[in-house]
Amino acid sequence: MLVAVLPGDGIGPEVTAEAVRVLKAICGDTLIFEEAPVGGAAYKVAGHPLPPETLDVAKRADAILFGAVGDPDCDRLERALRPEQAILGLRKELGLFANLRPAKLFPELVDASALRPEVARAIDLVIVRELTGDVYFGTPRGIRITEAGLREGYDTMRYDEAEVARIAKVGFETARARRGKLCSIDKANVLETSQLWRDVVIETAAAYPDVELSHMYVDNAAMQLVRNPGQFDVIVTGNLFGDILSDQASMCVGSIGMLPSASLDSAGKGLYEPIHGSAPDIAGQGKANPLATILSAAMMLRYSLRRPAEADRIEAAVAKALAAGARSPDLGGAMTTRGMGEAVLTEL
Ligand SMILES: NC(=O)C1=CN([C@@H]2O[C@H](COP(=O)(O)OP(=O)(O)OC[C@H]3O[C@@H](n4cnc5c(N)ncnc54)[C@H](O)[C@@H]3O)[C@@H](O)[C@H]2O)C=CC1
Ligand SMILES: CC(C)CC(=O)C(=O)O
Ligand SMILES: [Mg+2]
Repeated sequence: MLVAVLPGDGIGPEVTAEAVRVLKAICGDTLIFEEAPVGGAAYKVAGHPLPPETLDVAKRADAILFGAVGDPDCDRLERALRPEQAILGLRKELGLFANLRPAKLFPELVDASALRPEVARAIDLVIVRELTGDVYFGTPRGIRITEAGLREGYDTMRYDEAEVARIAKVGFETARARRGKLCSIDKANVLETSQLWRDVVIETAAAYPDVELSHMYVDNAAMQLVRNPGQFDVIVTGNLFGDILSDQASMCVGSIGMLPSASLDSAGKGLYEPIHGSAPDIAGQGKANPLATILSAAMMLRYSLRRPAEADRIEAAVAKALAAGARSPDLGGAMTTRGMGEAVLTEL
């Protein structure tokens, strides 16, 4: 099977290198890897953050391992050429509308969590984030001059009912396979998109009488994630709210360097990436925690490559490495990115 490896910018290449080592160790010659530039790295060699050759590899592959994009050198480029457009473009082009972001505390990391131990220990949730709609993709958008001569920035938040229904189904199915609780997060007290979102989620619930559905406004949800995250089983939410809440959830389980993700289309093809970005502040220093990317590789084995036993083995090896004391700086230790990868390989 073919795995496209798109390392990207900043710490992306450092963390994907460790995940590829783990995949090679566990799958041997059964996986073929094809690497391609993306983001600022692609802009610098090909003049575009998502060159046609890179998109082609991604389309041909059975699964995609993605690092991160974002390069301060490219910050002043026009929007279409910015590195971040590459990941948005991949998600849209490949129809990767369902983003699963599991947050579960490894018991060994209870001290790294931003929460009190008894609160942190209860965390075992999945955020199901819609990934190809909302204000990240809505048009019109831009910066224009108003009649008063002022610059005005504007974006469009929009969802149609089909987009909401298909992600709601993923939320219900995910909840059904877990503890049977789904919390839909919106801002229906203010936003029309959220009012439609809530209506469609309620309509979708009719097919899932076994799932307990609740609704929460996003501001309250941000607070509840810190106060009592153990109340959540599965969260379903839009693109913007899911982006923000998942970074928050990561600190509840110890670090942004711990949260993996799967971005899936309707047929099970997926792109797998840590939830973090390119972290320019630590890039090139061997300080990045690769576990989120290694755990994303495990999700790839589970969801796209249909090798759940190997996925379990990687997750068990991560737990054992943490139990043996592997800690990168974000987890309060001094181990390098390579050292963390080695620690997982040792346990494998
Ligand atoms: N999917 C993607 O490719 C994403 C790209 N970005 C881009 O990344 C760039 C940097 O964005 P930021 O807002 O700084 O977010 P970020 O997630 O890159 O970094 C936020 C903070 O977390 C730390 N951090 C992130 N990953 C870490 C890891 N694996 N180990 C240890 N520490 C880690 C960083 O050092 C930084 O202090 C921007 O250009 C942004 O647009 C941001 C999020 C996702
Ligand atoms: C470039 C961003 C839209 C990506 C991001 O922050 C995310 O998907 O978590
Ligand atoms: Mg994000």
